[in-house]
Amino acid sequence: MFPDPSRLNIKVCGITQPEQAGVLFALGADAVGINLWPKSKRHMPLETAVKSLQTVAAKNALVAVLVNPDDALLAATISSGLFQALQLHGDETPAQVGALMERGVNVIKALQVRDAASLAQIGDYPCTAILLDAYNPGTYGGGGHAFPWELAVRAREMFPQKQILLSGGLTPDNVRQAVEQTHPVAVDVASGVESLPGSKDLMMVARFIAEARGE
Ligand SMILES: O=C(O)c1ccccc1N[C@@H]1O[C@H](COP(=O)(O)O)[C@@H](O)[C@H]1O
Repeated sequence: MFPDPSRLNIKVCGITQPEQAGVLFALGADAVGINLWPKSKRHMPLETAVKSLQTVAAKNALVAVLVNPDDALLAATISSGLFQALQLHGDETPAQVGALMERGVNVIKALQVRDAASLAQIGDYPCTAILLDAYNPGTYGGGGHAFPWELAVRAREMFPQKQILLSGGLTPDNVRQAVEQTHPVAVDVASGVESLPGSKDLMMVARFIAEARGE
């Protein structure tokens, strides 16, 4: 998914205005997430993405964010050819993820981290990468909550061969500390760089990227 895992990659997630995608890449994002889950405040219908993001997708990495997608949405998302990976935030099983991987689909499996015991499930998923998010019962993501980052450090120690993305409550103010402490392959941010849900504040995005990279 990330061609150079030795460098910090930055994913900005959940735009509702398609024209922001190109701007985010110009600002230095490595991937942009398109939230296809209809109940998200950051939902962009697949049809909109297909109509408006072909040119951007030809040169940049778009990631489809999904929560327990039904077969029709999953098939349409994959066959759109727009996305380099699916980021799954629901109750998808290791077997479902494995079946997608066998078809050559890159999967970033999101897991909510409640405590050290939550980390064991990382080993169950045959996926391209694991995204660690905060535990927030009854929600699937995008809540702006951080989890104790020492658990992300522990996850890397337990699964050194896994690509681990850090997310959950990251902002321009805390991302440097998060990167220095956890050394993830990538950081992912949704609410921490927004003026309104789905509308990225480009000044905040620029600052987030500079802070994340220590510039
Ligand atoms: O952003 C959403 O609305 C969302 C909904 C359902 C699943 C995932 C979602 N976003 C992802 O959640 C994490 C954390 O977001 P935040 O930075 O704490 O706001 C991130 O990976 C988003 O991609």
